[in-house]
Amino acid sequence: MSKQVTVLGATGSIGQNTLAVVKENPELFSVYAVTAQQNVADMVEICQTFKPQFAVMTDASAATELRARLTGLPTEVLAGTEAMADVASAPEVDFVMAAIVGAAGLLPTMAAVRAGKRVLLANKEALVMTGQLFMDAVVKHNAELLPIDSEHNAIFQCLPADVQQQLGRSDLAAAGIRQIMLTGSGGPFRNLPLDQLAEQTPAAACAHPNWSMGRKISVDSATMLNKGLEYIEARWLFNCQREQLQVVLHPQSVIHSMVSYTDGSVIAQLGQPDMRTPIAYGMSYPARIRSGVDALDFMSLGELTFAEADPARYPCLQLAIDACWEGQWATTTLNAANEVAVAAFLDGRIRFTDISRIVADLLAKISPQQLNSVAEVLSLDEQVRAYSQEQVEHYSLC
Ligand SMILES: NC(=O)C1=CN([C@@H]2O[C@H](COP(=O)(O)OP(=O)(O)OC[C@H]3O[C@@H](n4cnc5c(N)ncnc54)[C@H](OP(=O)(O)O)[C@@H]3O)[C@@H](O)[C@H]2O)C=CC1
Ligand SMILES: CC(=O)[C@@H](O)[C@H](O)COP(=O)(O)O
Ligand SMILES: [Mn+2]
Repeated sequence: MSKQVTVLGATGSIGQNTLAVVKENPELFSVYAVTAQQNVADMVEICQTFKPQFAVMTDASAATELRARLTGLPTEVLAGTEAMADVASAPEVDFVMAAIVGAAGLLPTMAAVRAGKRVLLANKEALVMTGQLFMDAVVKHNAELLPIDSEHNAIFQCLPADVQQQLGRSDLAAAGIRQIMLTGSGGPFRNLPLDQLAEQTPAAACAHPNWSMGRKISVDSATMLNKGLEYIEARWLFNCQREQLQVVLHPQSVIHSMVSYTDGSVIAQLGQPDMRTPIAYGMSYPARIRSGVDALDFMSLGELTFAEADPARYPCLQLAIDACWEGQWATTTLNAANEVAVAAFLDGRIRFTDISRIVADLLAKISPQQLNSVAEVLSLDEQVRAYSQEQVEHYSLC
């Protein structure tokens, strides 16, 4: 029997790569539902190819347009966030790819967790926003969480089986693990003179040297706030203490991350910078399947280099690391402020260097507070977005 998959964020970079892995293994998977915000053209093509039972659009008018363009197909078109949660938690679904970008992914992803699904987590913002609440929900509802973010998927692959199976609950030191090393490319501005950072355009920031990704995560890679989000993500996924987590600059993105053991061994996962590999791993775990990605050719690799990230070039990285150990309010604040700032930068309203200023401003403005539920997280998220918009006005170029 083939596994039924719901793809949240099917029109995005991760969504399309997930569908490519489905296509590579038609005997193993079928698509139950796909979701998007408003990209009707890609949804038409996806529905014609994969014939899912449901297609959900956040936007009601986009849903109406999609419905009109799918006449004759078996796909039922729905609208809204609640419908996304429904197709993520339906009893027929074997696993859910959580690949909506940003906070918008939290509720449908949580719905999949609460329904006890296998959840393939690409949407790192959901975990950054909710941390312990998310990990507790995984345990409470007996969900199976598999990291898809390339670094976390790499780390997962380098862990002992018992640590994999107790994800987020093992004592790393007791398992013989000294440190988890997250690699990061440094993005497109790694070698740019610092005084040119302010004038960089959205197109330049989105031109990642190694990976082809959506626009928001591409800007996050350029500021290295992506690595900051990943640091927080790793803290929760692998139950790390501060001294057990390190970021290593590795411009080639060939080593996707490493685990250092007490006996001096370091286990790394290597591969092409192609998300079909971690996605296929998550879809078939613990077996291995075809992903369509070629093996690394070591004879033509060239040199692999490593360095420390320069805090003057990447202030967002340290903001995120500090927020990680401050508390949930800080990582929720960091994420919301960053989402607003990145959207404003992509709209041409603020400079590249204003992103870190807005994140720092918000972390200084918001008072430390306990967040005891997803509702409280969402309330703080909303408050931070409102203040961040004010800061966007303050730095605005127009
Ligand atoms: N791309 C990559 O290689 C990697 C991505 N990730 C993470 O995966 C997630 C997705 O990234 P990526 O695929 O690059 O992003 P994209 O921007 O390419 O795609 C985002 C997807 O989310 C949908 N979406 C956007 N806003 C909403 C909303 N408000 N409600 C519902 N759906 C929405 C989009 O729909 P529409 O097309 O209609 O706008 C689209 O399907 C992010 O969290 C990212 O950090 C992690 C590791 C690697
Ligand atoms: C593919 C993936 O997982 C991205 O998160 C990637 O890590 C971005 O590259 P950076 O290392 O530049 O952040
Ligand atoms: Mn990553």
